[in-house]
Amino acid sequence: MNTTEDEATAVIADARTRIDDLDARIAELVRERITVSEQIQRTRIAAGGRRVHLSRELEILRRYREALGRPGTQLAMTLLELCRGRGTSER
Ligand SMILES: O=C(O)C(=O)C[C@]1(C(=O)O)C=C[C@@H](O)C=C1
Repeated sequence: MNTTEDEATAVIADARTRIDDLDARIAELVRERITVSEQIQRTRIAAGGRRVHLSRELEILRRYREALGRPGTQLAMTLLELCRGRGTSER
């Protein structure tokens, strides 16, 4: 049996509601990640270290690539950029 146009409209509207909810939760998780990451960076800098920890970033990039394939690397790079925030040039 073919899906009628009305049924398709209802399925799509329902799925879009779920996507909007997922996107809101993802954004909230990203904000939480930024807060935790800033705490680590502040602590390291206060102890005389650098904001950026390259080997840790490579570990994160690898983990995202393993979980999501090649685009996962891009996603991880964007996340790390967001988390390094305003202090990217501050080493
Ligand atoms: O894990 C750390 O040491 C962090 O500082 C956190 C974090 C991250 O957001 O994941 C941020 C900056 C570093 O370059 C590496 C990783």
